[in-house]
Amino acid sequence: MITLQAIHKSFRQKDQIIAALKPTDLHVPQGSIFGIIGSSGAGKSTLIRCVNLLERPDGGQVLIDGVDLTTLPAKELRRQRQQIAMIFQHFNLLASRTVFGNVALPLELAGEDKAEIERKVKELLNLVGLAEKVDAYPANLSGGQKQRVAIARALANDPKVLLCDEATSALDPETTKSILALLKTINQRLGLTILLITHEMEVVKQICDRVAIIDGGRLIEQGEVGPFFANARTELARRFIASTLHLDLPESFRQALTEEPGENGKPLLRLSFRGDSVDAPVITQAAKRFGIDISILSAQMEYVGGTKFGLMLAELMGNERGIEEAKTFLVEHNIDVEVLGYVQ
Ligand SMILES: Nc1ncnc2c1ncn2[C@@H]1O[C@H](COP(=O)(O)OP(=O)(O)OP(=O)(O)O)[C@@H](O)[C@H]1O
Repeated sequence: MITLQAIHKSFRQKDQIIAALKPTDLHVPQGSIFGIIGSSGAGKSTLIRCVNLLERPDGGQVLIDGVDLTTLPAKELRRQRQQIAMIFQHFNLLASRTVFGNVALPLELAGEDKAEIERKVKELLNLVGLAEKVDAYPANLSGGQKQRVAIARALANDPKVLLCDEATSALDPETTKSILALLKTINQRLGLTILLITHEMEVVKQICDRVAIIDGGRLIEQGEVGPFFANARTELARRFIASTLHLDLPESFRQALTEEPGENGKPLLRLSFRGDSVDAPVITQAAKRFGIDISILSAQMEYVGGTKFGLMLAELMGNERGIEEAKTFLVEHNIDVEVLGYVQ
């Protein structure tokens, strides 16, 4: 549905050229929800804004349903753009218009008659669960309600593609969940293709089918969400994945840890499981095979896209050689091992 071929974009800032987007290829299949994740300044906004030519790439092709937008004359581009809706972090509603007026605006601009506008706005507000707020002004709505209005407005022209620019970044976690659930419903009910950018892996985890990581203006890794969480190759991808797991040591325990093993220090490990390693009985095997004890302090396992992954905090006790061999054994079984410190 969306195909980017070798698009790139640089900005001039005083006497400096900033390559915000290096030559990039991307394919977003029809009906999918595709997430692009990256840190601040990675190039996410530049990339998504190139899709509807809000930002004109310096080169390359932007194909929507096979039509290259970069070659279209202004009038035809305006027509094609109606198929590509967009929602934003700060909603971009018109404060002087009611909810009805905001959702009606694209229909008025398209020259629809009054009765059709009434019908369509009502249908859209029902879809986003906001029918009772039809006469409210944006100032009297919560953040989540404002984003629902923005989604209804985005859908007014029956687009094929919805671009979401950090659409939940200004919302609290509960509201974020409800907006993401709404986007998933719309994706399934209307068959809408969704491309979103985010700096939060939770967003990807909750609704995306596919994900790509952007860093320094390049897509460095991408794939279906399940395999991606299970077998991420790059350090950055693994960091984003780890950010969705929350395993904290009790503060008293953390303070008692030492950096060096000393005479009798037992290592405290953070073990990251991915894919096959989650189901294999590697912990008990390591304990038996190398004659050590493994005490599990806490663990969290999750399912994403049908794949399990997880984190565990564990203390290894026994002779030094057995502990070292056990650590090597765990690494050989696709478990990332990090020594957090030593328990005396
Ligand atoms: N209009 C502009 N003029 C100059 N430099 C720009 C412009 N827009 C973006 N940049 C630069 O391009 C790079 C990528 O910016 P971009 O906004 O695409 O990143 P981002 O991943 O969306 O970041 P954030 O999450 O902070 O919004 C940054 O170094 C940014 O400073």
